[in-house]
Amino acid sequence: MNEPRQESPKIVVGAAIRAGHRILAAARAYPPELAGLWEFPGGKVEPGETEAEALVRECREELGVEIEVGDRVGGDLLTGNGSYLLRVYFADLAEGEPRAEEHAELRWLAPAELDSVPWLPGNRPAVDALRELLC
Ligand SMILES: Nc1nc2c([nH]c(=O)n2[C@H]2C[C@H](O)[C@@H](COP(=O)(O)OP(=O)(O)OP(=O)(O)O)O2)c(=O)[nH]1
Repeated sequence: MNEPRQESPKIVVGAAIRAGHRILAAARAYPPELAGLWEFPGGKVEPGETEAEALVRECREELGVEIEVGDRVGGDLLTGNGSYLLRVYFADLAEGEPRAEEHAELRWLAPAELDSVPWLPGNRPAVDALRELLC
């Protein structure tokens, strides 16, 4: 009898883009069950791509900017019912001003404002780690 195959979680990377003390947060526009919840710009790492390359590609596609990827923020986070392993990295803008090409809204949040938006549930520990690092 065949055992059901246990898929390992896909790696999703998120960019905590900083400008001074503020961090860029983005409201999802889709899918409907995630729309209106806030996240770090980013997405799934494609085969053959490093995590930094995926972040650069996603920020180009989603925000129209070039970034430089920095240090990790917090640890690995299982999210999406165990389907994804979220890894968040600091990033700095290298070129361009972020535009919401795929998101419903973008907002620069000061450390004291990090709780002012409803984050995707799996992002909570990353947001807490971010607050510690920024304060
Ligand atoms: N980008 C991003 N995704 C996140 C975060 N937190 C979190 O749980 N996720 C989840 C939401 C999605 O179910 C999953 C994949 O993210 P995504 O939909 O942005 O990935 P993608 O751009 O590669 O996807 P696609 O629509 O092109 O297929 O990761 C986060 O901070 N940023």
